[in-house]
Amino acid sequence: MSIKVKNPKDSHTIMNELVLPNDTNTLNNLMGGRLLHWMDIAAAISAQKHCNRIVVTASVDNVSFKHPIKLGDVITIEAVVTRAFNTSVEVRLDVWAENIPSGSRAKSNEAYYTFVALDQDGKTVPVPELIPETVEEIELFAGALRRRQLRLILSGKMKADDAKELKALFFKE
Ligand SMILES: CCCCCCCCCCCCCCCC(=O)SCCNC(=O)CCNC(=O)[C@H](O)C(C)(C)COP(=O)(O)OP(=O)(O)OC[C@H]1O[C@@H](n2cnc3c(N)ncnc32)[C@H](O)[C@@H]1OP(=O)(O)O
Repeated sequence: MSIKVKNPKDSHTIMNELVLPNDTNTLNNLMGGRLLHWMDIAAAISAQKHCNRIVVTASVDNVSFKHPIKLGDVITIEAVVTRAFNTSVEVRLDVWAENIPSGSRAKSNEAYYTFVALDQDGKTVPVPELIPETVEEIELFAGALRRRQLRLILSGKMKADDAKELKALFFKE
């Protein structure tokens, strides 16, 4: 079966959530774990749109919480596949928190998740190629290779010596 080539817009996903009392801590702030869960779902939807397969989360890169998100805020999570490798894809997530009554809206998080496509037997399967189109998509595509090398080194799946593009950032020949 031939694998269709896809563009980032094919995986673009927007998910909204309303922060309810059960999502918050005693300071009425959204709990980090709840946000990570919502981000995982949005990223998985995006990865599935690219792969048209069952996908599993292989890794989550550094996620920092810039400021608290409050009870009653509306969360918008935007997800898009930045690069496809062999059986895995990198998904970028941008998160905004909006207080509708006051009209304030602020970016709260950015993150990269990696998903691996599996068949019905749980075996890894190749994913469609991704061709970036816009300047921003091309930049994210280029950076994805270095981010992949870093996360594979950190997870013990790649030797630092093999991370040519990542090393080039630090050592000029
Ligand atoms: C019955 C059906 C029901 C359907 C229902 C439908 C509903 C569907 C909705 C789903 C919506 C919710 C979706 C939530 C998604 C989860 O939360 S899934 C649950 C949490 N995740 C897991 O359980 C995954 C557990 N881990 C694994 O299964 C295996 O480690 C993996 C990820 C498949 C990788 O297996 P492996 O043997 O290490 O495979 P390996 O051949 O070495 O590597 C395969 C690829 O993984 C990459 N990889 C491996 N480790 C890493 C790492 N640490 N970092 C980055 N990449 C890595 C490799 O680089 C490689 O990529 P490519 O070079 O091929 O592109």
